Amino acid sequence: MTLEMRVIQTDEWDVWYDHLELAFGGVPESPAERELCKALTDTDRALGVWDGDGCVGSAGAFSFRLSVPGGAIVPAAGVTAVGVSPTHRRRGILTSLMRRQLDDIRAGGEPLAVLTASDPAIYGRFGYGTAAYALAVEIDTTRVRLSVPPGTDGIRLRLVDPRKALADCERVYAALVSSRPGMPARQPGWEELPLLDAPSMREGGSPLKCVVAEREDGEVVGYARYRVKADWDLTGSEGKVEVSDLDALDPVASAALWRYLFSIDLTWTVRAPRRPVDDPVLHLVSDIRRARTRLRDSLHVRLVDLPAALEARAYGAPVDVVVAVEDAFCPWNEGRWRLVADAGGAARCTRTAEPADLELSVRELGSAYLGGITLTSLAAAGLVRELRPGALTEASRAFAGDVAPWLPHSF
Ligand SMILES: CC(=O)SCCNC(=O)CCNC(=O)[C@H](O)C(C)(C)COP(=O)(O)OP(=O)(O)OC[C@H]1O[C@@H](n2cnc3c(N)ncnc32)[C@H](O)[C@@H]1OP(=O)(O)O
Repeated sequence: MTLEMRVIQTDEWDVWYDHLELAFGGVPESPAERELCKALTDTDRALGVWDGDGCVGSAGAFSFRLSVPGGAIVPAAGVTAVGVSPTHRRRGILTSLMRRQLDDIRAGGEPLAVLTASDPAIYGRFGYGTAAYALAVEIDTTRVRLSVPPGTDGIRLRLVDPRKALADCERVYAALVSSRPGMPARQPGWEELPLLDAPSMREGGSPLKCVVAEREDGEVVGYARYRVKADWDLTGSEGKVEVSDLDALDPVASAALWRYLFSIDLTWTVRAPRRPVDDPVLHLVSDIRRARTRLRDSLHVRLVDLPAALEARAYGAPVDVVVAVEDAFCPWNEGRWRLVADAGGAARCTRTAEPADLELSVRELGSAYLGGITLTSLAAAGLVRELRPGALTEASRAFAGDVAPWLPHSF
């Protein structure tokens, strides 16, 4: 078997994408989803593995710009479209794709690679660590009451066509990006993603709806996109509200939007599958037990250029530590690095021969990078070793952030 790996030609996209769909089980996407994927694919970064004229392996990357702690927006390869044909699995094709891709990302100068995993067990071996979780909440709105902060009544809500409201919603999104690590700044074309509304995506729900929250002067300060699923039985309606997006610039807009979603007639449940783990709604509900929550991994981060990545973010407390890093897959990151930073100030990360204060793998640095997973908790799991007393607390406080990292959409 002779396999060839190369960047695809533009006219090979359909064959490449057909292969990817097959690797995911062969259920075709809606024409609208496929068209958007095609428009967003950067073919210069789309790798295909060919067996004769058949595509048997794929991996791609989006050129993201991602927010990191401190508010900087950092270039990051958004790894996507990874698939190996069922006929060619477990022969090292994924490994060779990851090898080529990380070498390309390094050569292109992006300090980070990020992804969402179909299966969280796949990417740790390539140096990715889970850096952000998503919270799925399902709230019984017949039993749970929402207490809202003063001023919520001053917010006006308007139901608008999602496309017509797009420019206002995008302004809100853009204003939030640097305040929450893990959010990709919107790249051209990506604003279409949250508007996708193929009937196959509705699962029996209504077309996508959009409600915007306005201040008295008419400025849009928040929005929610959602579907209503009617569900009638002998007792009446047990409808559900499925929230796909909710973004707000202040507490009253956020509360007003949640209150609206809680009170839609003929619905009993609000479900939001992808919320930040520190979503304010968790503090507003009267009964957290009936706001059932489930945590899942969301954004996985890989430091490709370790010193550039560590210098790109800010730190919440002063730090001066030497970390001994293990990185078998990207050996240019291996070794001892000294990280020095003041709280909120510029950081310096340089190679050093000084003795190490902490020992960890690049995966754990990826996990801690966005500030949501502490080095202390990783050490408690035996994944970070403290070699100088006090170094763990010092580094953990510096890496930790006030705002939970969050990826608002899949890719
Ligand atoms: C960012 C994204 O796009 S996520 C989407 C990933 N794609 C999918 O899930 C689609 C369905 N699955 C597939 O296409 C393939 O099975 C892949 C891509 C997950 C793996 O491809 P393969 O070519 O079989 O992987 P490869 O042979 O290089 O295996 C590398 C290692 O990963 C392990 N591995 C592969 N798949 C998995 C998995 N799903 N879970 C855990 N370990 C895995 C292998 O056992 C192997 O381990 P080893 O080095 O200790 O022997």
